[in-house]
Amino acid sequence: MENRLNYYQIPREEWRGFYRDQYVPLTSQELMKIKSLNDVISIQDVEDIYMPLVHLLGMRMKSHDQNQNQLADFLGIKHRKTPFILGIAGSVAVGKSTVARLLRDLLTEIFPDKKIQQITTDGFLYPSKELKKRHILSRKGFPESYDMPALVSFINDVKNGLPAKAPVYSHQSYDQVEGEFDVVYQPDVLILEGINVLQLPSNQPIFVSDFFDFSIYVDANEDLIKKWYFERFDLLLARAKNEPDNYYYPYAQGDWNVAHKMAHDLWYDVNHPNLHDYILPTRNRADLILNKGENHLVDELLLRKFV
Ligand SMILES: Nc1ncnc2c1ncn2[C@@H]1O[C@H](COP(=O)(O)OP(=O)(O)O)[C@@H](O)[C@H]1O
Ligand SMILES: CC(C)(COP(=O)(O)O)[C@@H](O)C(=O)NCCC(=O)O
Repeated sequence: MENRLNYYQIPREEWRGFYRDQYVPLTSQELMKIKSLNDVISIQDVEDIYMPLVHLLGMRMKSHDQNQNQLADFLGIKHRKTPFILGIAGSVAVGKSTVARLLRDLLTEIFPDKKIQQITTDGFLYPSKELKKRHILSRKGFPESYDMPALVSFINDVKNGLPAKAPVYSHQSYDQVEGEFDVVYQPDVLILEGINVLQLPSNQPIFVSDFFDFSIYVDANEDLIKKWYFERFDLLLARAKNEPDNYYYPYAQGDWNVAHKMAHDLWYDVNHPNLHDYILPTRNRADLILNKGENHLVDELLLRKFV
């Protein structure tokens, strides 16, 4: 383990040994269940990377509850369960939602009495018609394309134990789904994943990350991220082939070289500048940076030294 300014730099081989003697590993049946829910994930990564992470999160959840109770005692008010909010940031297509889903399933398995919910900030993108009205359709994913006040108000409601509704985004329709919401109500843990969760918009008095109890930045070399973006694009195209309502249907029916050119342009005109100007600068605000290499395998972790 190396000491870097503000972070411990931990290679995979060292991380996998952490906390090992203090928890019971998942049985092969439990591992198969996790694999069936997350078919792309490597079982080796579940054991070596994500299980120690879940146990670290368990410790942080415990201290979060203790801190909240201490504060209530100090103020002389009733103890109230406050959700633990876990933020997951990183580039478009780096694997944030896959990590979020996996952590949700692992936390549910390890802490069966806790209610774990997961939301993506994609739903807080303005609908396409609003983006068009604002002349920012080509800025999708950039800070101005999100309804950040609505996102902050959502997370504030969750923290305060109120029922909160998150709009739903569909990669298939490439737009917000009208009238569809995910309802979050008094979870023990909420996992909030999105490219923008660690951003600090200058026109806002309060930020999404002010509500976080732990945050993760999923990182990888841009050539790999780009490759994963193109692979996902092909999956979206393949799925769209027989779905006339799908946004990608006309591209899937036509010449795939044309579609690939579009994906290439979207990466270089939109996602690449967004990554460098607005997403990467938030990396060093995370409590943990997960570094992924080939085949999405985690090769190194950076854990914030001071909690
Ligand atoms: N650990 C993983 N193993 C294999 N494939 C993965 C893994 N994580 C993500 N992927 C794939 O990479 C692509 C991008 O992942 P996704 O979770 O959609 O990214 P994001 O939410 O950051 O946009 C998807 O096609 C997904 O299936
Ligand atoms: C909706 C998104 C901003 C969110 O990113 P993701 O969930 O993939 O991390 C992104 O997928 C996107 O649509 N970017 C705009 C350019 C493009 O079509 O790739």
